[in-house]
Amino acid sequence: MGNVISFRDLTLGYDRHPAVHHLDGDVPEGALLAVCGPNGAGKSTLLKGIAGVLSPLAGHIDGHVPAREIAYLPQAAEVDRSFPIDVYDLVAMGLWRRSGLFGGIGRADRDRIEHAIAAVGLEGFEARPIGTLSGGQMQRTLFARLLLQDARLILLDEPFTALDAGTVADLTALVERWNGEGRTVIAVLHDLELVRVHFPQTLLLARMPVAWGATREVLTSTNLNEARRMCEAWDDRAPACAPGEAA
Ligand SMILES: Nc1ncnc2c1ncn2[C@@H]1O[C@H](COP(=O)(O)OP(=O)(O)OP(=O)(O)O)[C@@H](O)[C@H]1O
Repeated sequence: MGNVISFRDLTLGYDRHPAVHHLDGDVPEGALLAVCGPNGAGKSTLLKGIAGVLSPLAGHIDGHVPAREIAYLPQAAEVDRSFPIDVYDLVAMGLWRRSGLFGGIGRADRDRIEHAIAAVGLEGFEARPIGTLSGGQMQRTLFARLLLQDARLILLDEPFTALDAGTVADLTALVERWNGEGRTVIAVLHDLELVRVHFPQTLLLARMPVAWGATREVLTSTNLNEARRMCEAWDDRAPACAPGEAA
């Protein structure tokens, strides 16, 4: 199996100021990769770069899967809950790539939607406006939509933050199911115990990569202290350096 995504001396940032710097590496197809690091380490920025929401300031990201095969779940705070849509229709949006915006939804699609809603334990919530859902119910709804997207590469930004243990267990099981189906999952996570149990590979980021490899070798106290130190020492106003130049 090949790589789904490759980073080549990648710099991502905002207004010419780097937020992720000098990242090199490959994510093999079928990986279950956690991205960890302190607040402000550049984790969300990296996911945005992979999702194509943010263009590199320098270096590049070589994507080996078409954009329509990538599913991206942003942080809960970035999801607009005031949008007037109910659970059923939000989940059904997962089929858009297949059925098209104005394509009809047939019996088979309705079965898929109902199945996805049941798989996340939300039967009976179909007609609920998303603005009335609890945080955990909203996250289950978004996971049901991901189920229908049928993507090869799934990007999750802090998918389990502020969820109770039962919801985390249910959604983690879905992540493992996706991975078992051969899909690649990259998730930004703060719960290092959860990472140690469920994610075989970890990228530890502190604007620059601190370590990337087997989780047990990456999440050591030495590396975690180094990540904290690097983030604290980072100058947010520093400009992007020229390609190949070490900052
Ligand atoms: N839209 C933006 N405009 C300007 N700067 C931004 C923007 N988004 C993020 N940043 C900055 O980029 C840096 C990295 O932020 P990012 O959100 O990627 O970190 P993170 O590792 O995901 O943090 P956290 O764990 O707190 O969510 C931070 O200094 C942040 O202030």
